Amino acid sequence: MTLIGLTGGIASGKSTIGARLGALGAVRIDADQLARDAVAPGSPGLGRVAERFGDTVLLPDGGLDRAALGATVFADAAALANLNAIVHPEVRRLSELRIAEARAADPDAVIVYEIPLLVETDRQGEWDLVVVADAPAEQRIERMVRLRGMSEEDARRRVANQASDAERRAVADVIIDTSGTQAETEAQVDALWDRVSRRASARG
Ligand SMILES: CC(C)(COP(=O)(O)OP(=O)(O)OC[C@H]1O[C@@H](n2cnc3c(N)ncnc32)[C@H](O)[C@@H]1O)[C@@H](O)C(=O)NCCC(=O)NCCS
Ligand SMILES: Nc1ncnc2c1ncn2[C@@H]1O[C@H](COP(=O)(O)OP(=O)(O)OP(=O)(O)O)[C@@H](O)[C@H]1O
Repeated sequence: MTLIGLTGGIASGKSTIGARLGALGAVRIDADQLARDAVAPGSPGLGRVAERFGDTVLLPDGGLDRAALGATVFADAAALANLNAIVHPEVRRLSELRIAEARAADPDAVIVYEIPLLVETDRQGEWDLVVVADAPAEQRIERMVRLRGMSEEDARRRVANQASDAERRAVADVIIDTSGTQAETEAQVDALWDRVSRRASARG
């Protein structure tokens, strides 16, 4: 098994890289999705979130109002720390489970775990390879505003609540420069895949 930890700031291109690696044959696991699973309707996690933040973060159908919770936590560091303390242990548990399942299904699998908060949650030591999607914060803010319809203020808040580009680069084994065209990003991913496949066949 080859275990890749794929990180990057918000809107840096992690999903684009993960999708390409998936098309080339990697098994994808996504921390953002696991964080959604951790607060699924009826889950203990969602109960704890409602206890801490009140019913205003719930939708009429009982699901999580992500926009309301996001507006609260990205403007208040203590609230964000409270949310992280509820969600992150479950994300860790689920990620370990999914990685073990993927390994059991195929001992030679290349697994790519997309984890926005690799540095922030101190998980840099757990991977065969740490890959960092890297584009300047200003460009990422512009993408969030233009492509996701976020206000500039919201985009800046999200960036401010994450590690810096320099902190992520410092833990990288491989940096994918995502500031150019999609084709340029994909060419770098294809080169990474060649390197990972060679490593796997040299071992096996
Ligand atoms: C606050 C929530 C409800 C907002 O939901 P929303 O649908 O708007 O955003 P989504 O979950 O799709 O996240 C988008 C991006 O925001 C950034 N982000 C999300 N959570 C955090 C966080 N706790 N700290 C810093 N950045 C974060 C990441 O870059 C992520 O890729 C949600 O982000 C959440 O529950 N966050 C806490 C769990 C978490 O840390 N998730 C990140 C991966 S473990
Ligand atoms: N060269 C590039 N490489 C990757 N993505 C790019 C590039 N140019 C533009 N984009 C766009 O930037 C956006 C961010 O990409 P993506 O969704 O892959 O980021 P992400 O890091 O997964 O985001 P999040 O942290 O919100 O989950 C996408 O809309 C993508 O199409």
